[in-house]
Parts: sequence; C-alpha cells; structure tokens
Amino acid sequence: MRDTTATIIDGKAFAATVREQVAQHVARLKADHGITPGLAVVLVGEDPASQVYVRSKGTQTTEVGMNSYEHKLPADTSEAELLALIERLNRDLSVHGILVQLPLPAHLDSDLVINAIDPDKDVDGFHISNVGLLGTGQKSMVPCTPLGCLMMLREHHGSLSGLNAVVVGRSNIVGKPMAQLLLGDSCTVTIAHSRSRDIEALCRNADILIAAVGRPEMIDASWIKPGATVIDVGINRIPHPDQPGKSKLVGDVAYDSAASVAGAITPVPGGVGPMTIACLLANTLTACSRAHGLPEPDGLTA
Ligand SMILES: NC(=O)C1=CN([C@@H]2O[C@H](COP(=O)(O)OP(=O)(O)OC[C@H]3O[C@@H](n4cnc5c(N)ncnc54)[C@H](OP(=O)(O)O)[C@@H]3O)[C@@H](O)[C@H]2O)C=CC1
Ligand SMILES: Nc1nc(=O)c2c([nH]1)NC[C@@H]1CN(c3ccc(C(=O)N[C@@H](CCC(=O)O)C(=O)O)cc3)C=[N+]21
Repeated sequence: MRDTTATIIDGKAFAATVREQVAQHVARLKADHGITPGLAVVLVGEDPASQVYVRSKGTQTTEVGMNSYEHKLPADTSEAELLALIERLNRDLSVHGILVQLPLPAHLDSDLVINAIDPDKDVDGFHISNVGLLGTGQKSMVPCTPLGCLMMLREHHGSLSGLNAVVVGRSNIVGKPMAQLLLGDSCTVTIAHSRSRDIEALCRNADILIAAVGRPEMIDASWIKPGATVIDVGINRIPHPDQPGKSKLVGDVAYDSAASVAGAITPVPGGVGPMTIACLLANTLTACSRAHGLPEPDGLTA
C-alpha cells in the first residue's frame, strides 16, 4: 500500500500562467503592429450552464487584452440565419477566432455549422480540415480541452514517450483529439468507451488515465495503477450531498479515492476547465499571429 497521496495538478494556477503569457504577446502585438486579436463567441438558446461559461470566456478574453464579441441568438434561430452570421464573422478582419457553443439546439446540424467556420478561425479545432491536419501531424488548430490536458501532462512528466495512455471517451471534442495528441507525443494509446470490455483492467494498465465520460465519479481507486497520472475532464453537476437544494460540481473520477492511489491528479473544479478557456485564448492569439504572417507564440500550441 502506498502511504502517499497524489500530487495535485493545479489547472487553475497553470491556466493563470498561460493567460499571463497570452497577455504579454497581445500587448506586444498591439505595441509593435497595432493589432488586437478578436474572439467571437456564438451562443444559440438560453441554456443557463452555457451562459455562465460564455460569460467567463468573455471576461477572460478582455482581461488578456483581446476584443470579445458575443453573439446571443434565440433558441429558434434558423440554420440559414446562423450560417449567415458565420459568413459575416469569416469575412470580418477584426475577428481572428470563432467559437460556436455546443451543443446546438436539435433543429440545427452542428457538423454543417462547424464546417462553415473558416478553418483558420476555428479556435475550437472542430472543423474537418483541422481534424484531418491533427490526425496527420500537420499544423492545425488544436481543440482546447485536449490541448490543456496535454500542456499539464508535459509540465508534469516532461517527456510522455513510451507511456501507456488510456482515454476513456471517444467524442469528437475531447476523447478522439486527446488520443491523437498523446499519440503525437509517442504514448501507447488505448481509447475506451461504453462498449469496451473489462474497462477497469484497461485503465489499470494506464500510466496516464484521461477520463472524459460525463458520468459522475465513475472511476475510483480500483481502476487506477499506483502512481498513475489521472486527468479528469468530466464536469458533472450533481445534487449536493449535505446541502439540500444546492448542487455540486464533480468530475468523472471519485477524487478522494483516486488520489489515494494515483501519483498525480487534476481536481474538479480547478483542473481541466480553467485550462480549456486559457487554451481558447492561446488559440485565438495563434490564429491572429498566423493571419498576419507573424511568428507564433512559443509553448502555447501542440
Ligand atoms: N473541462 C472541460 O473543459 C470540458 C469538459 N467536458 C466534460 O467532459 C465529459 C465528456 O464530454 P464529451 O466528450 O463531450 O461527452 P460525450 O457524451 O460526447 O462522450 C462521452 C463518451 O464517454 C463514453 N461513455 C459513456 N458512458 C460510459 C461508460 N459507462 N463507460 C465507458 N465509457 C462511457 C461514451 O461512449 P460511446 O461513444 O460508446 O457512447 C462517449 O464516447 C462531460 O462531463 C463534459 O461535461 C467536455 C468538454 C470540455
Ligand atoms: N464549442 C464549444 N467549445 C467548448 O470548449 C465547449 C463547448 N462548446 N460546450 C461546453 C463545453 C464545456 N466546456 C467547459 C469549459 C470550461 C469549464 C470551466 O472552466 N469549469 C470550471 C468550473 C466552472 C463552474 O464552476 O461552473 C472548473 O472546472 O474549474 C467548464 C466547461 C467547454 N465546452
């Protein structure tokens, strides 16, 4: 039995250092070139959780010195209206990054909408061109959540080469791009999902375990190899156990249990979430630098 508990990987603190780097680059772009990066965020409908998230993106965007453009459209917006807005943002030279908040209302085809974004402005990295570029190891826009996870892993481990990585979840926005990035850093990658057999045993083989499932506290100590690094992507709001009527944010990992076995672990909140937003700002800066033919910031891309 290990008598130590895991190192906490502090995503909140790391995100603050990423934002500080972004802010310094933005200040230089302004001073030397008179350019201010701009991020447009499009929200369709009134999902309260999405509204909170969009608001915090807007605040952090202006805090690092970028322009933030928020477009809030009613839930019954037609596909043609949304595509017309995206076309306008594609042509707008003051907009370097475009993010369409997902999920979209059911009457809108999210693949069609995402693929209408200019791939060079696709700061989420969800456009099929960026997915293809990432999959073939070419320069692309890298999805923010997996990029944030990769940054924390590189910071903690140095090299990831040869490590066994297990990604639980195969979504287009987290699981699959995460697996591509880990493969790019020479991990041996396994992707597990709802049909995987003996998923606990697969996970117990992981030096790096990424949980991106959306099931509150599904993964506990018994799934984890002693000393492994655990990255918890899950954001689940559950009824508060002690305070009736209140809610609580938990990950896909049972934190206390997992921390008794893992070597390092990210908390929820304060882990992957803040890094996601910091990487969105980093991607916007990268997109702006590329658009103007200027050198890209070091250490902020994959
Ligand atoms: N921190 C952040 O910045 C972000 C956090 N999130 C959070 O991450 C989590 C995952 O998000 P996302 O990828 O969009 O979710 P999806 O619902 O799109 O994908 C979930 C994946 O988990 C798999 N899965 C579901 N149940 C099980 C199970 N019992 N055992 C094994 N695998 C299972 C699914 O498998 P199958 O394909 O077979 O159905 C699917 O591949 C959510 O909690 C979300 O809120 C998401 C984005 C950003
Ligand atoms: N086009 C698009 N791109 C996204 O990247 C995207 C999206 N749509 N839709 C929703 C998911 C979810 N997501 C989160 C980002 C940050 C936190 C975050 O900062 N969480 C804080 C806590 C926030 C709170 O207290 O509610 C934390 O974990 O510490 C959470 C969730 C990005 N997503």
